[in-house]
Amino acid sequence: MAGYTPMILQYLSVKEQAKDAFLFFRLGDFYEMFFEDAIHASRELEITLTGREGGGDRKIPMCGVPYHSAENYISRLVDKGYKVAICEQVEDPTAAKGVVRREIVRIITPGTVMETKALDGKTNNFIAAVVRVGGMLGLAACDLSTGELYVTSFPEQMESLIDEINVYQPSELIGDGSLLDKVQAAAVWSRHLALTPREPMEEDKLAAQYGEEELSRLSGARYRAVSVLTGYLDETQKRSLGHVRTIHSYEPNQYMILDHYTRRNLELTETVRDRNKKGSLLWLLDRTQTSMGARLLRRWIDKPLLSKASVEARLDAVETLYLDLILRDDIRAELQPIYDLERLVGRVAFGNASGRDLNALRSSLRRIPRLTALCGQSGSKTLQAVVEGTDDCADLADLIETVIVDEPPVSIREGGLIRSGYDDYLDQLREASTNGKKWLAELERQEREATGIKSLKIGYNKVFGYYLEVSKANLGMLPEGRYERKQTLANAERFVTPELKEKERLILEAEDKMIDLEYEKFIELRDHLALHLHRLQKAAGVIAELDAYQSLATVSAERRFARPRISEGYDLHIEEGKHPVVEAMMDGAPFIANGTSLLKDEQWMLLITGPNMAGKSTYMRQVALICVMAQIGCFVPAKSAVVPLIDRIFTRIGAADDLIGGQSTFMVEMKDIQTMTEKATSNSLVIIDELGRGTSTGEGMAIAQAVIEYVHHHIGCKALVSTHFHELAHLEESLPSLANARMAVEESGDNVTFLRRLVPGAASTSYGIYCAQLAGLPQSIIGRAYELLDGSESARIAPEPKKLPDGVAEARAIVQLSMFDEPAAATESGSGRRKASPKAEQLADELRKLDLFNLTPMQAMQWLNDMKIKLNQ
Ligand SMILES: Nc1ncnc2c1ncn2[C@@H]1O[C@H](COP(=O)(O)OP(=O)(O)OP(=O)(O)O)[C@@H](O)[C@H]1O
Repeated sequence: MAGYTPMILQYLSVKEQAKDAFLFFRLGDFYEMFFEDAIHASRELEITLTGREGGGDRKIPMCGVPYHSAENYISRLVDKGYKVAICEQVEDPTAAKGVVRREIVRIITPGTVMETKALDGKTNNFIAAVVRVGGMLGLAACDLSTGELYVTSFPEQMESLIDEINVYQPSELIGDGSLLDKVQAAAVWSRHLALTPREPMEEDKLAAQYGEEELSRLSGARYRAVSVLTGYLDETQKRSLGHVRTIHSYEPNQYMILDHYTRRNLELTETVRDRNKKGSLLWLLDRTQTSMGARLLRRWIDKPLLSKASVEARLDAVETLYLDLILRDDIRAELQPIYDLERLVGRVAFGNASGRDLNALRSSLRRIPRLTALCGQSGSKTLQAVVEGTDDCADLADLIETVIVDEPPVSIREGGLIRSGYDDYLDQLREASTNGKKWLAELERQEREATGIKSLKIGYNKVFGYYLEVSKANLGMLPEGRYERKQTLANAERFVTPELKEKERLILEAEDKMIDLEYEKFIELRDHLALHLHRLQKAAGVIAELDAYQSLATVSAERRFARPRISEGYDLHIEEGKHPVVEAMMDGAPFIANGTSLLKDEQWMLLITGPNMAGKSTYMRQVALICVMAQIGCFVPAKSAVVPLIDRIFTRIGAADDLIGGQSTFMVEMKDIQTMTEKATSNSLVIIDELGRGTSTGEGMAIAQAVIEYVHHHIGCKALVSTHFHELAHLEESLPSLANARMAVEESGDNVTFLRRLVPGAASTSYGIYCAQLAGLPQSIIGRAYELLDGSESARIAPEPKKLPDGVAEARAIVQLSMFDEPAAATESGSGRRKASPKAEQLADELRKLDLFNLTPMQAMQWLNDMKIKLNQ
C-alpha cells in the first residue's frame, strides 16, 4: 500500500467493508470505481476504463458514472445479480481538513432494491433467509419495498424448503452456508439467485426492530431466520426500517402444497414454454386495479387455502360482487386511481419519498371512505369484516394537503413544495423574495428612463449575481461613473450598484432560507407520516384485499364461472368442467366441457387413454385448476362443482422443464413419483401424464402398472393418469376404484376428428402415426412406421383395423406383402416355408432396391401406383 495518496488509502479502507460489492465512491459529481471493480464494471456497464495517478508505481484503473444518472447503472448491475455499495461524502468538503470523510450509506443488492424504476409493480421482490436449527428448517422472506415479512418452519427436508422458497421466488437468498449450497445445487431457479451466507444479528438490535412481543411468538428456526434476515437488512440498508415491523408467521400446512413442477405444469403464474404471464392462471384471474391487489392475488394463487371456513368467506365476498354488477363497477372505479400505497409507505419509511409521492399517498387515502361505505352496504359479511373499523387516515391525508402544493416538483431540495399559508416565516421569506423581484423590475424601469437606454436590462447569473446590462452600442449614452463595471462581454457590458448588491443579498438570502425551510418542513411532514406507517399499511392491506375480491368476481362473472361447493369429504364432482385458460386463449372457438367424478364409493382413479392431441393433458390440468381456483376462493369454470379440500397436488406432466437440472426425463419422472409416493395423502390429487413414457416400452408399462397399483392400494387419493399404453386397460378389472376413460375420436373415411369428449372405456390405439402424418412427416417414414407397428402390434395384441388415408393404406398393403415375402426368400435356402409367388417376389425385389430417402412424396406415390398396376395385371 506504500505510496498511495490519502484518498486512495481511504478508498481501500472503505472497500474492505464491501468486498463482495462494487464500491461506488463519490468524488464530486461522480461515483468512481477503482482497481478490480473498475475493470469489472467497465466491462459490465460498457463504460470507458481510464487510469488515475494514485501514488503507486502504476496508474490505477478507474471508471466512473455521473451521480445524477447513477440509478440506471446501479440497477443494471443489481439486475445482473451484483451488489453495489454507495459511498458518500459525509462532511462538507469546504469544512473538511484533509480528505473529506466518506462512508458507505447503503448497499443495494438484488433483494433490497427500493428504486421504483427497477421494480415491477405487480410482482413482489423478495429476499429470503434459510436456516437450520436442530432438525428444523426455517425460512423468512421479506419484500423491503412493501415491508411484508413472512416466516415459517418445517422438519428438515430439502424438497419442502425448495417448495417454500419457490412460493417467494426470491432474487436473493441468505442464511446458513451449507443450506445455501444445497439450495443452489437444486438448480430449479428461473432467475439468477444471489446467495450470501450470514449469521443472526445481536438480540437486542433484533428486539429494537420488532419489539419483544412480536418476537415472543417466534422460536427456534423461525427466530433464527428472522434474525439472519433482519441482520442482513440492517447491515446493507444502514437505517431504521420502520415499515418492517409485523412478522407474519404461518404453518406450511395451512395451505395447499404445490411443488415446483406442479406450479410450473399447471402454469399458475407463468407459462412453461416461455415463462410469460400471458397464458397463466394469474393472467386470466388478474383484473386487479392496483399493484397491491395484483401482488396479493398472486399470493393467493401461490397459496390456496386449506380451511373450509376461510375459503367460504372469500367465496361469499366474490359471490356478492359477482351478482351485483353496479357494486362491482363502483368498487373498481374507486380502486382504479389508487397508487401503490404499500410501496409509497415503504418509501416514506426509507426516507426517499418525494412531494409527488406524498400527494399520491394523499389522493389514494381519500378513496378509502367511499370504498368502506360501498363494502359496508354490500350485504357481504366478508366485505363488511374487511372494512370494519378501517382507519381511513384522513388526518394524514389532511395534513399532506395542508402542507404540500398540488403539483410539487420532482426534487425535494429545490423548493416549490410547501403551500403558502402553512408556515408564517416561509411566507415572509417568499414575500421578501417577491418584493425584491418587484424592486428589481422597478429599478430596471427607472434606469431605462434615466439613461434613455431602452434595451438596458437586469439579469442574473450564479457567478456575478444580479447585474445591469448595457449593449456595446448604447454604452455611449451611459453617464460616466453611474454604475460600477463588473464584466465585459463581446457585445455588452455588465454593471452593478451598491444598492443592487444590497438587494441581491436580501433576495438570495431569502431564497436560500426558503429552500432550506421548505426542505425542513417537508422532512418534518415525512417524519410525522413515518410515525403512522402501521396505520397506512393496514389501509393498504384493506385495499389490496378488496381489489383481489373484485378481480376474482369480475373474471368469474365475465366468464360465467360457478360457485364451487366446498366439501370436507372426499368426493370430487365436476359437471361440465372447462380449462379456463385454454378456453380463454381459444379466441371464441368452442371449448368442449367434460365432467369429472372421483368418488370414494365408486371410482377415484381414472386411467385415460386416447390419441395424442385429443385433449388428455388439457383435461387433467383442468381438474387440478378447478381445485386450485376453488381453494383460493374463486368461482370455477364448470356448470357445478363439489370440491373437497385438497392438501396437495402432484403433477407429472410433459418434459419441457426437465432439462434445467440436466437430468434425464425419465430420472426426473421417477424422482417425482418417488416424492409422490412418500408425501401424498388420501386428500391429495395426483396427475400423471404419459406415465412411464421415458423408458423402454416393456419396462415403462411395468412401472406404470406398479405405480397405479401403489396409488390405488396404499395412497387412496384421487388420481388421473394418462397413458399411451392402452394395454393397461385391463387394470380396470383388478382395481375396483379405477375406471378407464378415453378421449373420444370420430373416424370418417381418411380423417380422424378429435371430439374432445371424455367417455368411459379404453382406447385401442394412440393414433400416434396419424398425428405424425398430420404434422407433415414424409410419407416414407409414415409407411415405415406402420410397417413396424403392424409387426410389433401383431406380436402383442391384435389391433383393431384402422381406417387410413388411401396412400397410407396402399403403402401398408405393399409393405405387408414384402414383409410376408421376406422369409419366403429365405426358404429357398432350405428352411422349408411357404414360397412366394413370382409376382410378389419381383415386387419385393423392387421394393428392397427402392431408395426411400431420396424420393419425393410424389415419386413415391408414382411408384406405388406403378406397383399397383403391376399387381393387378
Ligand atoms: N375440451 C377441449 N375443447 C376444445 N379444445 C380442446 C379441448 N381439450 C384440448 N383442446 C385442444 O387440443 C389441444 C391438444 O390438447 P392436449 O395437449 O390436452 O392433448 P393430449 O391428448 O394431451 O395430447 P398429447 O398426448 O400429444 O400431449 C389443446 O392445445 C387444445 O387447443
